[in-house]
Amino acid sequence: MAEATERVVAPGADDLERAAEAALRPRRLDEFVGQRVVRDQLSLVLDAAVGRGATPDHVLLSGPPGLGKTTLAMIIAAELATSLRVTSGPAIQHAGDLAAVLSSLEEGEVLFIDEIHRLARPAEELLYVAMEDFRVDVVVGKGAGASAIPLSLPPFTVVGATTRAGLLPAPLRDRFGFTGHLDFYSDDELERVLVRSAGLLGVELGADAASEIASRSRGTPRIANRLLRRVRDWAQVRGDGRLDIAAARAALEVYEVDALGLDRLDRAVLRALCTRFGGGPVGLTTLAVTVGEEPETVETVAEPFLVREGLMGRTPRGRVATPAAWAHLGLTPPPLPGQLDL
Ligand SMILES: Nc1ncnc2c1ncn2[C@@H]1O[C@H](COP(=O)(O)OP(=O)(O)OP(=O)(O)O)[C@@H](O)[C@H]1O
Repeated sequence: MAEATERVVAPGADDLERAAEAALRPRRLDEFVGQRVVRDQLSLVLDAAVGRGATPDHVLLSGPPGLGKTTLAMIIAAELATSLRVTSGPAIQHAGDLAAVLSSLEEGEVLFIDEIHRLARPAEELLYVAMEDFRVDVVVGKGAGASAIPLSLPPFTVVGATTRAGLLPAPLRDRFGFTGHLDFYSDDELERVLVRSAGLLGVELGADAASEIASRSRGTPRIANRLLRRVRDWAQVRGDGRLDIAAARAALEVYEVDALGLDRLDRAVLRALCTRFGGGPVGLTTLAVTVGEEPETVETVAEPFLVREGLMGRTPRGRVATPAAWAHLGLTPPPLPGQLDL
């Protein structure tokens, strides 16, 4: 994802970053911070399956990027003492690609399908049957002479991850015996993620620095870990090596991440909305042109967090700034019509 390399607060990650993340991933369920409800439910599903000596139900994990879906898939395989096979919706172009993956699975393995909502329809249909009946129909020949040879599969567990559970067709959703929804993390939980990561990186992180970084991490462990690495760089190059509150503030200033976790683009959008359009409503395209970005970038990169933070609203007539947006930018909103001093 290009966005990830450009923005220190992007929720997604590219391959290079995923490699840096690998060292910080919790390996077992009891190391996984937060998400108490999902963790608790999942531990019951897994312990029961292990106790019965059977493979657990298929698991669907949904939630925004960077909250730990891939990490949980790895943990599930580790807790079941089996291996994890990884693929994704976009990587499977044809049903045959999925049939090849499924027919190579060994008994009890976990198959992780990231972005499962992006599977093509024929692959989806093949997956229902495989999940329910542990069977794939291998098509031999073409046209009128084609025939399907059923191939039975050993029992296995699918872990599907999606940022858009609503896009999964009901028949596929129904094949998952357990669905866990991951929510944004509280600041306290992010502090615990940061303290754990600092320990693994071998750096000392002050309690107030952890709290400062957590509060700017947009509820997302991936962003927290990324900001921690930037603060570590700053401390090493410009500071005395200590990750204290001064280092945290100075590094986050360099990366233009403010107290709420907004970056330059987020603030540019809000500022344009307030100062150029009197707080709106204004159409997305006009707003995007004003900040020199594509409408899609504003809509997918800046807007979700601004709306979530209650800084921007979406109305049928366009985007509006909320009172919190004016306050955050240190600006005074125009008086409401009834308050005009005529
Ligand atoms: N609960 C957690 N405790 C500690 N670290 C976490 C937790 N959740 C996520 N992380 C860390 O955040 C990073 C991103 O997590 P992960 O790759 O699992 O997210 P994801 O939801 O799969 O994201 P994507 O949808 O982009 O693939 C990892 O380095 C992981 O170590």
